[in-house]
Amino acid sequence: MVSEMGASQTNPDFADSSCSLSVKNVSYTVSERVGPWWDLSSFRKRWTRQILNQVSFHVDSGQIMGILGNSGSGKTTLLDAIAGRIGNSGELLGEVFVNGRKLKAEQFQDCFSYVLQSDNLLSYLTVEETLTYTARLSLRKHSSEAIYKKVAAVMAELSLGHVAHSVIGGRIFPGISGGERRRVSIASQLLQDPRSPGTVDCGLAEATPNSTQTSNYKWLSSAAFTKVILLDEPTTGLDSMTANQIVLLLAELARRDRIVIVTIHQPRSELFRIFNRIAIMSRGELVFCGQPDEMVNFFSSSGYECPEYCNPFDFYVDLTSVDTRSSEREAATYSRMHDITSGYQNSEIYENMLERIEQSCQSAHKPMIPFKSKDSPNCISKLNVLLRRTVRNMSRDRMGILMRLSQNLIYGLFIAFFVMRLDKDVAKGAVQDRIGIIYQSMGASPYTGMLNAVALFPALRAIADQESKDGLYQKWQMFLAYIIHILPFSIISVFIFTSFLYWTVGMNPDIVRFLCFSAVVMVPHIIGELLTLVLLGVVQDPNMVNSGVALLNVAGIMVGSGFLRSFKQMPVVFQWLSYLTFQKYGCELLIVTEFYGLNFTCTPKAGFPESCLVDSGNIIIDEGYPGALSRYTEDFLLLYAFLPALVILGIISFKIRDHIVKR
Ligand SMILES: Nc1ncnc2c1ncn2[C@@H]1O[C@H](COP(=O)(O)OP(=O)(O)OP(=O)(O)O)[C@@H](O)[C@H]1O
Repeated sequence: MVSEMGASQTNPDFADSSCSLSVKNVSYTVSERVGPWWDLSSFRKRWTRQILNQVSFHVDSGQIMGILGNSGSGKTTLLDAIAGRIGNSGELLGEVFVNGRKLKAEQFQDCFSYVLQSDNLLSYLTVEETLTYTARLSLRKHSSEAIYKKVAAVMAELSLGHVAHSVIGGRIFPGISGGERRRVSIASQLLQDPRSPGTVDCGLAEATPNSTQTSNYKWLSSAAFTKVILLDEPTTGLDSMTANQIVLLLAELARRDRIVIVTIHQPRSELFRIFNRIAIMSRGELVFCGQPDEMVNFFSSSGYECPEYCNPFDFYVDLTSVDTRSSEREAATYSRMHDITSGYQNSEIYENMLERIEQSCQSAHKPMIPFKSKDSPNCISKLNVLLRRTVRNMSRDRMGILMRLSQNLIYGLFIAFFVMRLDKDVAKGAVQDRIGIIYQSMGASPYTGMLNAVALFPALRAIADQESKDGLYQKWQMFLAYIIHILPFSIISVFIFTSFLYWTVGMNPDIVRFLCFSAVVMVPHIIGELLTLVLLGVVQDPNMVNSGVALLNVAGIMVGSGFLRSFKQMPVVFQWLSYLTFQKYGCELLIVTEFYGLNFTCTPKAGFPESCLVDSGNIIIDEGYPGALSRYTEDFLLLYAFLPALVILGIISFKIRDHIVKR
């Protein structure tokens, strides 16, 4: 009976802050193609698949509910449906009530904290930094001291104090353990609470004699504002002891006036009585939902007594799962599952649950829905926090920084080694070598930018996907923070490259021309990175983005440079297309920068008097790029205009991403 009572009943201090969650007849259907695309006849046909079927349950604050079920039974989809994060590919029916009030579409995000199956955390930040940045992103009007206290309180609550200054770690370097990482993810969710420890009603705190306890209770009272926490398989991948600890911790969080709903695989049997409610799903149906004692009684009275020394979780899940190994087994196990579901729906447990849903919906005095984040910082502050977080994380990635700064230089070494020293003699390649260097500088620098974005951005994108669903910020803000943080790296990296290449091979020895050369080469490098980011907004697979940017770059240099085919010779359609390429403006600028006013010598080759027809760089400009000299400023402006244009495209692309990323 104790487990049936919410903390509001067990602890009078929480009486007026109790909360309830009711899920009523939630169904989700998707329409799928019957066969694969290569089997056209079945591909043309569609069938409707029921992922969730009329799921209803009710939970009160102070309770932890475990959702069990075999793989593919619909546990994650149910959490997504409750949290309002389900994709728009199917049809969702049913209602979700918090405190008896039906949630409107825009209220879901602010009502639930949702810890996903995978931890999306920045590898180079410490636990404390990770949580502090989350707090800064979600809380406004909080002094640094208040945020510090709040982070300390959450770390204490989740037993993270001992790893506060340890880095999270990643695939290539060690950090905190998997269980600790899970706890950091849970802590990040708890922090999205607008009230600070010092600003809450502390009746409970005053009643507590010990000062340390006082501050903790103050916090608990405020943390109770984060009412509903959904966790998708928080114990997956952890050893059984750590998994146990996580569940016990979640039960403790629930006891502090929260509702905790957790999907779980194979919990240990001693956790059976830890859960206040246990739900079993199979084929999208809620086969059973009730207290542990009710569960034992229900299955025993249905003729399925759990044998002694057998894990009840395993036993009941096996009993209700559909075995698809053969059609006979499938029919038999499906029929058993169906009988159990019908038995449950005709039971008193089910009736009581429906009654509680009705009671909470009809209650005349409905408390307000507890929202978690109504007090978030403004756009500029968020951008500022995101930028600082990104810079701090990236600045600790030694290899990443080295790669960024040296990749262009390494490429420059390669060119310099190949060309050695430019000659003034036309017969010795004075024109050809210079055009070659310009071609390589324009053509290759987008690739280095692209490589950076593909290597570094997808991890940030995954974090932005999750945090934007938590309502911390919008995806395009992370994109903007990323591009602001790359600018100094790009400038320094290109400058190192041009400083080395320009003077080593002996290009036009004039400081202003060198600066112009550097300023031009900088743009394709940044464009390469920006274009990759734009595509990463709408294309999930970085390899596809890689190929796309590479192809666009090849096409651009072919049409825009005028090196492969002169503009005069090109079909009109390509001439027009060339105006859309940044390579057109960049190559024209580099040609003028290098060739204008340059005089050549020539040692005629025997029998080839025409090998000395070109005696000055101006001829190259007039022949290949007529009027380029007068367009110099215009070309610069047009080249640089690609940068803001791509930033705008990126913002649009990440706004589109909001609609295409489902989970
Ligand atoms: N939008 C969708 N379109 C098609 N099928 C879907 C969609 N969403 C979920 N499904 C299918 O519904 C079933 C249930 O998926 P879900 O991820 O909810 O299962 P689960 O119980 O969480 O499984 P696991 O324990 O393995 O994570 C799966 O077969 C999945 O492929």
